[in-house]
Amino acid sequence: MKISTGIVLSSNMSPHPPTRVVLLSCGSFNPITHMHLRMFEIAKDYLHKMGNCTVIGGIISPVHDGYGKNELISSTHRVEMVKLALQNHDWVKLSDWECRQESWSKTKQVIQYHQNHLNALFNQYCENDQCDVNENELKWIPDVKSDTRTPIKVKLLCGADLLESFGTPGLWADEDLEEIVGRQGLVVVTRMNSNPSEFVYNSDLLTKYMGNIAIITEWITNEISSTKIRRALRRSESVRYLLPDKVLEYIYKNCLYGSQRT
Ligand SMILES: Nc1ncnc2c1ncn2[C@@H]1O[C@H](COP(=O)(O)OP(=O)(O)OP(=O)(O)O)[C@@H](O)[C@H]1O
Ligand SMILES: NC(=O)c1ccc[n+]([C@@H]2O[C@H](COP(=O)(O)O)[C@@H](O)[C@H]2O)c1
Ligand SMILES: [Zn+2]
Repeated sequence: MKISTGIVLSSNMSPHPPTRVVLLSCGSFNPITHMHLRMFEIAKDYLHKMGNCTVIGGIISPVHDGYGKNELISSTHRVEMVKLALQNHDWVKLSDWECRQESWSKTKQVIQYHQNHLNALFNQYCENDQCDVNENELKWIPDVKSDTRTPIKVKLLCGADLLESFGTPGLWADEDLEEIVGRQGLVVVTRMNSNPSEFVYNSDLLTKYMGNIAIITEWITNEISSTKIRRALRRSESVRYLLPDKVLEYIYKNCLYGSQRT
């Protein structure tokens, strides 16, 4: 039996509105570099070209000091540097929520917090006829006024090395990965010496959810890394043009990473 729904779809129409996505980048940002900022641009372009979601904003969430990674400087400085880097950014904002917690939070919790928080803000915004003070909390989202009712999905934006850390024994719980990859979704940018497609192929769990993993080849390759920037600073070598000038100014002013003005 053929049931007619009465809905006529042309070849480029979808029955669902595009998913509204906020990209969340979690990491040390020790310090933030131009590549951290580039990742958002690369990911947004790619996802829009794929056509099934709209990236409405991005969030950078520096990790809590309790993460205890080697050479990790205080979150007070790391947060301040992200703030400076995003000063004039039109769609990505800093979240210091992670740093303000009592201890390190698992990434699953960080994603969940931001998704719940954003959806709650949008709900209030709709209920209050879109003119409430909450507008202030949402004003970093450029298109805040359009389509405020489709729920927001927070996807984890990362480099291929973070994806590959999923294979480090004991570092990520399978149930967390089920949640992060299976329910939320992952956006991975390629990085030198990594092969994210092969990594996904080798993992049963990731293969199960490969429809939720966007792997984006960055053709304009560069290997800026915070490690290399810290190393150069220690050696009094120039790191200009690898990170925002204001961030570099802050590093010199506070003599971070053993730096001396070059
Ligand atoms: N050059 C790059 N290409 C692709 N992804 C990157 C690049 N630099 C950083 N990332 C990604 O940005 C996120 C935050 O990274 P992180 O703060 O660890 O930067 P990093 O440069 O890798 O620093 P470190 O050298 O201290 O580990 C991670 O998902 C990481 O994979
Ligand atoms: N189980 C987990 O949720 C888990 C494990 C390891 C790292 N992480 C996160 O991944 C990011 C890794 O950052 P780095 O690449 O700077 O080490 C951090 O935000 C950290 O909190 C999460
Ligand atoms: Zn790293």
